[in-house]
Amino acid sequence: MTQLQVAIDLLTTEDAIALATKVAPYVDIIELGTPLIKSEGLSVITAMKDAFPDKLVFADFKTADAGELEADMAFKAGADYVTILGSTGDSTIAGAVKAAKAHGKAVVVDTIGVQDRVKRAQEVIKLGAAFVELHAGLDEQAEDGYSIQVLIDEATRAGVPVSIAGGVNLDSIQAVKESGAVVAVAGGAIYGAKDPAAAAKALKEALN
Ligand SMILES: O=C([C@H](O)CO)[C@H](O)[C@H](O)COP(=O)(O)O
Repeated sequence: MTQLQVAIDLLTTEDAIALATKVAPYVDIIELGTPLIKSEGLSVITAMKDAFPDKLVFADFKTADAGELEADMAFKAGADYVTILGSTGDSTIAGAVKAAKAHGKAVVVDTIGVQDRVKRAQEVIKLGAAFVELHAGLDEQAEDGYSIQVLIDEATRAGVPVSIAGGVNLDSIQAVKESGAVVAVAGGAIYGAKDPAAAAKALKEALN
């Protein structure tokens, strides 16, 4: 079954915990977005894991260097997953995987900015990534002509475990599920909704 990941791109620990409190019953993975971690530091990871010990906490570091060191920092703070950029060298990903194995946790490779996402996904799974995020970031989504369909098509032919992130919402969730993605990531569709709990519930129900 496709898991639901809420991406929290808010800027304070207080707001992030308040949102997570509303949506936790409907999500499998709680992602602390890169801007949130940059704003609040590692303490937001610890606070979220302490508040939701039964949820998988995803630290969206988007690490580009010092893979082992940065992944170790995330896991020590309480993360279950950390992201490493797919555009970086194999040694950075391998280093993060080494840290993940030491902690019994996992690395997710984020393909933001990668030209051939499917090829890179297949390569980094061999390095030990748990799954690969086929990702169009917030800036790419704002570009003219962006469609999540490109990520959905890539997921169907990836042949390795992938998540999809890039404007997942109620209109696209069924296609995301049918693509075989192991995780659907929804940020704005949940934290930007009038009723985030209802939005998360509807997305979760579509995945069941
Ligand atoms: O990872 C993300 C982005 O780079 C900012 O941190 C988003 O959390 C991810 O794109 C999912 O959010 P939505 O696109 O708003 O669903």
